[in-house]
Amino acid sequence: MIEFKNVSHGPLENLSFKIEQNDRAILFGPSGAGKSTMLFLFNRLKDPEQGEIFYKGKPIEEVPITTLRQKVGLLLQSPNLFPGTVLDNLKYGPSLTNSWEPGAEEKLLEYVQLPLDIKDRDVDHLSGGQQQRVSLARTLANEPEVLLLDEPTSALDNKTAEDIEHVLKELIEAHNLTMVMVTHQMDQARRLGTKGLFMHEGRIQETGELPGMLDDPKTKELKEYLQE
Ligand SMILES: Nc1ncnc2c1ncn2[C@@H]1O[C@H](COP(=O)(O)OP(=O)(O)OP(=O)(O)O)[C@@H](O)[C@H]1O
Repeated sequence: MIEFKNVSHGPLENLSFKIEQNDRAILFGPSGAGKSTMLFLFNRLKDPEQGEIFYKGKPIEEVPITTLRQKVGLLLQSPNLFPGTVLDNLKYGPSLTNSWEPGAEEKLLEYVQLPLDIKDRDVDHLSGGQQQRVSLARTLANEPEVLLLDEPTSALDNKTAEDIEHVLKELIEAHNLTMVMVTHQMDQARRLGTKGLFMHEGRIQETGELPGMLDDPKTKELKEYLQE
């Protein structure tokens, strides 16, 4: 589905790997390893300095950027909503391609387990957990094929993080989404991931199935990381 061929950018050195359809890939590794940089290459928030990225077999830069950002949705650590109501935020992406269907908010809010009457509330007046759910619903409004998640629960308290993780898991399973998630929490990686990419100093040091690779690490670097 997405292929990196000899990609370098900033801290990343010569990365080559594939994310297949329905993979639930977890990018993990020490701080500064290049995980966020790598995630941002998937939807062209960054472009390779060297090498090539393919989306469904096509050079990624040939996919119109609006289409790419709809099909490859991104959810960040902290909600980044626009000023306005929940509904304004949900409509934003689809409106760019005239694909918003009136009433679509009902399903979207249901997906993220928020009550429908929240749609007219100002997003500034919502709790952090509610805002993160709205951010997720806004990403889903674009009907993404791939979901990029950059530590989506790390800014939330334990209970809220657990709820959002549960919502994510259900959505990914129900919609057969392909997922690429950065997380520092190995228990979360075990619960959500099927494939692990362990990053170390800008390289993919080790890959494998999850949770297996966490129980049987091969490289010294991964062993050390898991002991920290
Ligand atoms: N284009 C660039 N050129 C040089 N350095 C860069 C470039 N882009 C990012 N970096 C640096 O590379 C390092 C890794 O960044 P990145 O945020 O991708 O790591 P990370 O693994 O996500 O870390 P964390 O877990 O702390 O979020 C950072 O120190 C960043 O400043």
